[in-house]
This record gives sequence, structure tokens and C-alpha cells, in this order.
Amino acid sequence: MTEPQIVFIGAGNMARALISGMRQQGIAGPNIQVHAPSNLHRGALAEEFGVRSCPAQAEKLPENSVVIYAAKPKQMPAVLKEWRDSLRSASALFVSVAAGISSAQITTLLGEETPVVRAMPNTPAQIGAGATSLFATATVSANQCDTVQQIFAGVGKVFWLHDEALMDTATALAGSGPAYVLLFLEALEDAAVLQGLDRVTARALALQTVLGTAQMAAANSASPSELRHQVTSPGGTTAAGLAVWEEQLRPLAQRALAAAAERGRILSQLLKTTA
Ligand SMILES: NC(=O)c1ccc[n+]([C@@H]2O[C@H](COP(=O)([O-])OP(=O)(O)OC[C@H]3O[C@@H](n4cnc5c(N)ncnc54)[C@H](OP(=O)(O)O)[C@@H]3O)[C@@H](O)[C@H]2O)c1
Ligand code: PRO
Repeated sequence: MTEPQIVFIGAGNMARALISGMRQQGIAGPNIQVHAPSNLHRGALAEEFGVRSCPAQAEKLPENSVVIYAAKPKQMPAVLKEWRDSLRSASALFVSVAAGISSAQITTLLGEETPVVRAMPNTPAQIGAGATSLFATATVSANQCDTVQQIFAGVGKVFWLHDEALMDTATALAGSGPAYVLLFLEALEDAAVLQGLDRVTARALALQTVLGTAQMAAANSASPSELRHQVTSPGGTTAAGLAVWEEQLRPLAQRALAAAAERGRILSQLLKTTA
């Protein structure tokens, strides 16, 4: 298979994370081009990763292009109006990482025949440790699915979903998830500092505990619940701490994922795909 030309529309946080991971995976800089209105972010990407920096305007796309939409969800109608013709004439595969926006909305903007994949990656992709959920429309060929699989598997783990409605849940869990984990780290660090530990040690202990536990869980066939019981001595310190977490954590997780998934549905409803 010839190397696909990967075209990013948008040069922000998610584009940066994917490009960083792709470059480490061995995709050549000149095989990636990045389009954005200002030179601020795309210029920095060109400097750091050797990718091609291009203005926001649509270009004649090379055959075998994979176009990754990484601008904001609400901008999609205006941006795709510009890109529609070049996408069609190159028969490019269109991949959207925009939260909430459905494949039906995208094909309304680009035409029914356009092969569309929705992807929901997350920022750990920048170190090859991402988690990406993928959903392909019926017009995406098996070869195109392989291409997308290869691109995102290079920056972490890939999960294909067959029910598009669950992309909002995948977004709430894994797209937004790094922010929840980072908030958890901040909260642990602050709580330890309140008890008198210095901040540097508190941060390092919190980080290594979360990292080590995630690695242990990934390396183990036992469930998180079984591993948790290995830490918890009856009447011991962990049981005392867990009793407090258990009061609130599960309902909070349910509320947080429900709020994030609902926001995805609202982003979709707010999008105007007609003039
Ligand atoms: N951040 C995440 O963790 C994450 C995770 C999964 C999915 N996503 C999705 O990724 C998308 C981007 O999010 P982000 O966090 O990366 O946002 P961001 O950092 O604000 O980046 C948005 C980018 O879009 C560019 N842009 C604005 N107008 C444009 C146009 N007309 N043509 C081309 N590019 C244009 C901006 O250009 P300038 O550089 O000139 O400002 C900027 O580079 C969103 O749809 C979001 O739902 C984000
Ligand atoms: N960041 C995007 C947002 O907050 C989508 C998932 C992660 O909307």
C-alpha cells in the first residue's frame, strides 16, 4: 500500500497530539500537511515535526489522501463548504474527530458518496498511548478501514464501534477521560499537601501510584475489583479511605459521563447543516 497523504484541517491540541504520535510511529513529516487560518499553531507544528504548513483554504488533494477534520465542531459547515469539492474530486477518505457531530450530518455537508469515518482519539496519542474509538459509514471500503486502523493503531489502541450512538459515550469516557484523570491527580496531590507532604513529593507519589496501578491492571488478567481487594486489608487504612470514595465516586462517574455524552448530543443539535 502506498503511504497515504494525511491532511489535517486544524492545528490545535488534538492535531498536535496525533501528529506527535504519528511522527514517532515513523510517518514522514512531508506526508502530513496541516491547514489552519493562522500560522501560530501550524507554523509551530512545521518547525517541531517537519510537517507541511498550509493556510486554511482548501487545496487540490493528492489521490490517496486521508483528511482529518480537527477544527471545532461548530465550524464544520463553514469549513467543509470550502473543502467539499477538493474532497470529492480526490475521492478522499474523510475522518472527523469532532465531538458529537454525526456521520449523517457530515454526509449532508459533503455528499452521500463521501466515505466518512468518525474517530474519537485522546491526547495520550502524543506518546503513542492513545485510545481511539472509530465508527465507519457504509461507504467506507475494507481497505479504507485498514488505512484508518493503521493510522490510529500507530498512536495507541483502537476500538471499532458498530453503533454510532455510542460515540458520545466513547467521547465522554476516553476523549474527555484524560482531563478526569488529571483532575484526580491534582486532587490527590492537593489532599496530601494539606496533610503536610511537600508538593514535589506529593505530585510524584500521586503520579507514580496512578501510572503503576494502570500498568499493573493492564498487565494482569484479574479485574480491577479483584486487584483492589488485594490492596484492602480488613479494618486497615485502604478500607477506611475506600469507604469515603464509595460514598460518592460511582454516582459521580455516572453523572460526569452522562453530562459529557449529553454535551456531545447538544453539539450535534446546535450544528446547522443547512444554509
Ligand atoms: N482536545 C482533545 O482532547 C480532543 C479529543 C478528541 C477530539 N477532539 C476534537 O478535536 C477538534 C479540535 O479540538 P482541539 O482541542 O484541538 O481544538 P483547538 O486546540 O482549539 O484547535 C482548533 C484548530 O482549528 C483551527 N481552525 C479554526 N478555523 C479553521 C478553519 N477555517 N480551517 C482550518 N482550521 C481551522 C484553529 O486554527 P488556529 O491554529 O489558526 O487557531 C486551531 O488550530 C474538536 O472537534 C474536538 O471535538 C479534541
Ligand atoms: N475534548 C473535546 C471536548 O472537550 C472532545 C473530547 C475531548 O469537547
